[in-house]
Amino acid sequence: MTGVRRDSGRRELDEDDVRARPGKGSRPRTRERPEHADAVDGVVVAVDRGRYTCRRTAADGRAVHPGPERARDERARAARDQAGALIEAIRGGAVRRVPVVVGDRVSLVGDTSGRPGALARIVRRAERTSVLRRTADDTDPSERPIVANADRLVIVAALADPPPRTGLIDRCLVAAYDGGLEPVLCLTKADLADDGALRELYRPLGVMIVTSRPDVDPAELRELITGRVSVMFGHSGVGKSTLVNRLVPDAAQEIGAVNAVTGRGRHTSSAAVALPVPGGGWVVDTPGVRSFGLGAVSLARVLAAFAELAEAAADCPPGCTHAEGLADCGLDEAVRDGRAEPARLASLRRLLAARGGSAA
Ligand SMILES: Nc1nc2c(ncn2[C@@H]2O[C@H](COP(=O)(O)OP(=O)(O)OP(=O)(O)O)[C@@H](O)[C@H]2O)c(=O)[nH]1
Ligand SMILES: [Zn+2]
Repeated sequence: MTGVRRDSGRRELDEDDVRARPGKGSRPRTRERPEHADAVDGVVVAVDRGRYTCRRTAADGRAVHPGPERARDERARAARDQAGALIEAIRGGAVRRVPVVVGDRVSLVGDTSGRPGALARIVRRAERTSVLRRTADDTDPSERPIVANADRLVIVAALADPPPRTGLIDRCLVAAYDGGLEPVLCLTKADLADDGALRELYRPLGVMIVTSRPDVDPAELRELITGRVSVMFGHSGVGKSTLVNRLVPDAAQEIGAVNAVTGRGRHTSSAAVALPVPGGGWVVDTPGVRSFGLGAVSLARVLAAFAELAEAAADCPPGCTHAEGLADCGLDEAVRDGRAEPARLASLRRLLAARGGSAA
């Protein structure tokens, strides 16, 4: 499944998670690990076969955008080497068995120069605020984390060519609600088809909806992702890469730089890559998918995204699945006496159905 697990206490992180000191700094306590006092902070921007490409971050953890001038200006390049340099690393020491994915904040030691051939070691992974996961399919027991520390899931769907698949959108929404990630629905190719029907379908959920088309600047989406960590997710061919290139004007160079570090050319199509957003934050481009495997998604967490219905569920008999046609489901009662909109209940039920069977 994909779930974004918030570190709010309402959901446990995977048991491998390092229990680290919370807070903005990601350096180990010098007292505990004096040998790593000189570690530098970074964010994992790409992962490939045990190699982690990290981008050095400023001391406060902020992404440092290298800027388009980096190749021309020696001073800018020097500044980038300080903060913003790409560092190739392997997991070492205490984190050898700790899962590390794109978006993880790490501490690096060893050769952190970022020079060609240099290899650093990750000695610490900061506590995660969220983990976006999915499985290959619904029966796949192994949840694969894809991105850590993201706060928005941008569900990219084309209005035409390929036609929108509401089943996939619904499943992405379930994953977002399940983990506490804020979903944004981005409808692309608005030059080809009208967005009215989809807006109507998703309006009851209160989800943020933006559209994009080639002749209009994606200003609204840019605003939504600036200063945050956003994951772009969608079916192949919906226009994700086109959108990323407009949001991160030097995305192609960035991906090229990442590939140059890893010495491989597969990142664009086969794995997630985190790109620094010019105005701050990160956007994680993910490969196009056909489906979205959901594992054990919690009914309660999806329900929690519908505040008034979650409240009404207090009147349900224990173990109620809230399915349509049950005699004593409190959600129907809430709609009957005007405490909830019928369209909201219908939307919730559609999502619960999209999520599959289990009532856990
Ligand atoms: N008409 C129209 N075409 C678009 C728009 N956005 C993207 N396209 C076209 O749609 C095709 C697919 O776009 P991509 O950006 O490669 O799609 P993607 O989602 O990144 O696809 P994957 O890399 O397979 O995941 C390209 O031919 C784009 O030129 C749009 O807003 N309108
Ligand atoms: Zn019920």
